[in-house]
Parts: sequence; C-alpha cells; structure tokens
Amino acid sequence: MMGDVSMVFAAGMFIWAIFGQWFQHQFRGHVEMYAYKLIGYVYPYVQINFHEYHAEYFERSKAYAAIERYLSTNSSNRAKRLKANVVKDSESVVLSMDDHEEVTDEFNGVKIWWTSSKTIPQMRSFFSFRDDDERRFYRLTCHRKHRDFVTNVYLKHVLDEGKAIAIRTRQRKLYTNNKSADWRGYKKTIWSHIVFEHPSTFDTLAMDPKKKKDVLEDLMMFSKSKDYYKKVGKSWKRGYLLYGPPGTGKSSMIAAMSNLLEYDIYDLELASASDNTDLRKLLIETSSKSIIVIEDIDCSLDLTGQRKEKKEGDKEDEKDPVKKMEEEKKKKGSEVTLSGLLNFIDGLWSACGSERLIVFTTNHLEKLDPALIRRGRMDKHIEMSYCCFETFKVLAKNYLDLESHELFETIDRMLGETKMTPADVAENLMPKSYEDDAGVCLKKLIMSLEDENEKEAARLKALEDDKIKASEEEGKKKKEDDVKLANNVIDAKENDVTTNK
Ligand SMILES: Nc1ncnc2c1ncn2[C@@H]1O[C@H](COP(=O)(O)OP(=O)(O)OP(=O)(O)O)[C@@H](O)[C@H]1O
Ligand SMILES: [Mg+2]
Repeated sequence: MMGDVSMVFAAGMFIWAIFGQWFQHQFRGHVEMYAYKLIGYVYPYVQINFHEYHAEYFERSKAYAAIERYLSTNSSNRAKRLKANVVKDSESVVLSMDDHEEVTDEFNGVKIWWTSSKTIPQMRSFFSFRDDDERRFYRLTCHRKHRDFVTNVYLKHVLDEGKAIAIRTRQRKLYTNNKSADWRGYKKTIWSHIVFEHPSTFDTLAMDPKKKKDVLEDLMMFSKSKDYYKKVGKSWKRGYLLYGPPGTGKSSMIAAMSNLLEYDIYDLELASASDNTDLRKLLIETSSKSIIVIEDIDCSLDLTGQRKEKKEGDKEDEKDPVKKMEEEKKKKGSEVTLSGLLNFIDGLWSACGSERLIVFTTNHLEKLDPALIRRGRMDKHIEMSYCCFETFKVLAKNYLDLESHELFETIDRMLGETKMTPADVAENLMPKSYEDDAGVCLKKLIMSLEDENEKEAARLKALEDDKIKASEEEGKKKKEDDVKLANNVIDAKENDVTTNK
C-alpha cells in the first residue's frame, strides 16, 4: 500500500517538476490579471501614455509635440520646475514642464492630470540612432467616468490647440531651390531657406480699394474652405496670376499674402530645376500652408517654344534616334517642359499637400500659353496697374501720413494723364532729407509727373514724326516708281515705232 502511495507521490512530483514551471507562469499571469482587475475596481483612474518616439517610426511623434506645445503654453505657469528650450532657427525661449513634474488641467469642468516622465532602457541598443535612448512620454490621468469625454473631446482639443500654437509661434520661411545654396553639410537639401520677414501687408499695399478687398476676401475664403474643397472633390489649392508692368507691386502682393495667411513662401526658379522629375521632387518637398511662387513666368523658360520645337522635331526624331540623343546631350540647363509645369500645377502629385497657393507673376500676359493660365490652374487673374489716384492716396498715407492736401487735386488730374508705376510714385514721396516735409515731397512728385508727361509727349511726337516721315518716304518712292513706269512705257513705245519703220 505504502509502495503504491509513494509511487503516486513520486509520479506527482515528476509531473509537477515538468509542468510546475508552466503552471507557475500561468498562475502568475492569472494573479496579475486579477490583481489589475481588482485595482481597476478600487483605482478609479485611467492613464494614457504618449511617447515621444514610436518603435517603428524614426520621426518624432506629432501627438507628443502637440501636447508639449499645449502644456508649455497652458500649464507652464503652474508647474514648479520648468525646462527651457531654445527653438531651432529662432531666438525665443520656450518653457516646458521638467521631467517628473505634474500639472493639472481643467476642461469643461473635468480635471485632467499630466505628468512628464522618461524611461531609461536597461540595455542600450548597440546601434542606437538617437544620441540618448531615454524614452520620454507624457502621461495623462483622468477619472474613469470621464474616459470617453477625455479621449473623444479633450484630446482633440489638446491636439488642435497644439497645432494652432505651432502655427502662431512658428517663424515663416522663404525657400529657394537655387542650386548654389543647395549643400548643407553632407546632406543635399532640395530647398534651402531663410527666415522670412517682409514688412509688406495689405494695409501698405497700394491698389484700387475695390480690387484689394476682392483679393483679400478671396484669400480669406480660401484659407477657411477646407471642408468645401473636400466636398466638391478639389484639392485644397488655388492659383493666382499677377500681371502688370514692372514696379506695380506684384512681389509686394505676394509678401502681403504670406503675411496675411502666415504661409511660407517657396520661390521656385524654374531654370534651376533640371527636368520635370526634379520639378515633381520639389513639389513633394513643399509643406502645407505655403505659397509656391514662380516669378516672371514668361522669362523663366521658353515654354511655348519648347513645346513647338518638340512637335516640329517629332518626325525627325523618329527617323534618327542617334541624332535625338546627341541633341539631348547638347541641351544644357533646364529641361522642364510646359506639360511638366502643367502637371506640377494640377497633376496628381499636386494633391499631395494641402492649403497651398500657386502664384505666377508676369509682365507680359500675352506671351503666356493659354493652357497655363486657364481657370482651374490660375483661378484668379489680378492685374497690377499704373498708379491711379486711389493708389496714390494709400501711398501718401503710408509714406507721408497724409490723408488730404491742397496739391492732391493737381496730382489727381496729372495721374489721369500720365502713367507712373506705384514704385516710382513711392520713390518720389519718400523724404530725402530731414527738411523735406509733405509739401516738398508732393511737389517733387508733381515735377516728376510733369517730366514724365513731357517725355511721353516727346515720345508721342517722335512717333508721329516717324509716321509722317515714313508716309512721306512712301509717297516719294511711289512717285519715283510712277516716273520709272512712265519712262518704261515711253521707251517701249519708241522701240515699237523704230521696229515698225
Ligand atoms: N502697389 C504697391 N503698393 C505699395 N508699394 C509698392 C506698390 N508697387 C510697388 N511698390 C513699391 O515698389 C517696390 C517695387 O515693387 P515690387 O517689387 O512689388 O514690383 P513688381 O511688380 O514685383 O516688379 P517686377 O515686375 O519688376 O518684379 C516695392 O519695394 C514697393 O515698396
Ligand atoms: Mg517682382
């Protein structure tokens, strides 16, 4: 009997030895699970962690960055220990919560606790991409009963606020694709940039008030129409064509647009883009909330010419592919074609970003290919023209702080007769010495206008003289021709007479 018992016991020990570990593991798992459940019943709070880096992404988490911004603005005055950071590319200092600091936020009567923490991994990975492997995270704690409110409403509010703060505090940039400024250390960047600070605004921009209001409303409408564009199935972008003589404020208008909407500017030099693929790469690298500018589009490339050239050369190319290769090799500089540019503006790739303006400027509207400026590509055509009295009044207000003056009437009349660009008017209105008061500046402008008037009159007279001279010469030539013809007829008759004899 004892023998049987000991055998059963030994077998039990044997089975335990084999499965014990497994049982232990399972058992511990169960205990932990129930412990958490128990804590769940007793501990009424929910915690959510937001890590700075996700395992599979090298990029910093956008949510973490947004929370950081939100907390630094909303709670940095409440936290006792702060961390100061100098924002890259700027001189401003941004304060944020220090590690292991806790702040309380209240939203719609709901209390939320935020702590900032970090974990240091036990084993540092051998191939570490980042300098320090500390994993920072923000931990949100809220009451269990507010869980849905916090995850659905509060977090959205935090992320939206964080995004808005980033836009408010960011410095706008002016990018260029000029090749000479292309190299940064070891890494080639397609766009290089400087901080954009241009003082031009819609207040300082002188143009017909009606036109200005129209442009302003158009821009504001665009910036608020995200949902509308989605509804109608259009990508959220808009094309503006600014045309007019040099010095009428086209570039100033672009700066004013950027200042109004707080968009970055990408100044695209078509001649620096080597081909259509390069152009596409440039497009992909632009960010949302930006203005892509191509200045003097008529001079940038002979786009129409290139297209015609290709059409004419097509048959030849088919005949002789070697010749084609040679020609291509010979071609230096940019190979951007009109179709490449059209694709850039509204091809499939152009939809990869959102909230973008594309602005073309030109001095010669008539030189542009109609396909390039049709509505849908260049949705709004804005003419910047010579200075009229309304334009002058804005300039007088800006440059001389003047709303009315006895000389205004004369200037009004003269501007009606003479064409002068706002740039020239502005130059005349600018005081050149400390003694120059408003009256002196206005007189200077009147003198300039008179000069221009005289020049214009002289030009017109010269034109008229040329015309008269040309018609006189034509008349003279006609007379000479008539005489020659008459002489020829007489000669012919005389010849007839002698032969008949
Ligand atoms: N409409 C305007 N309102 C205010 N200032 C203007 C205006 N037009 C020109 N100016 C002044 O003249 C200068 C030149 O203007 P701007 O560079 O904007 O002209 P543009 O139309 O871009 O000329 P271009 O065709 O040669 O590029 C600006 O610095 C600005 O001070
Ligand atoms: Mg310009």
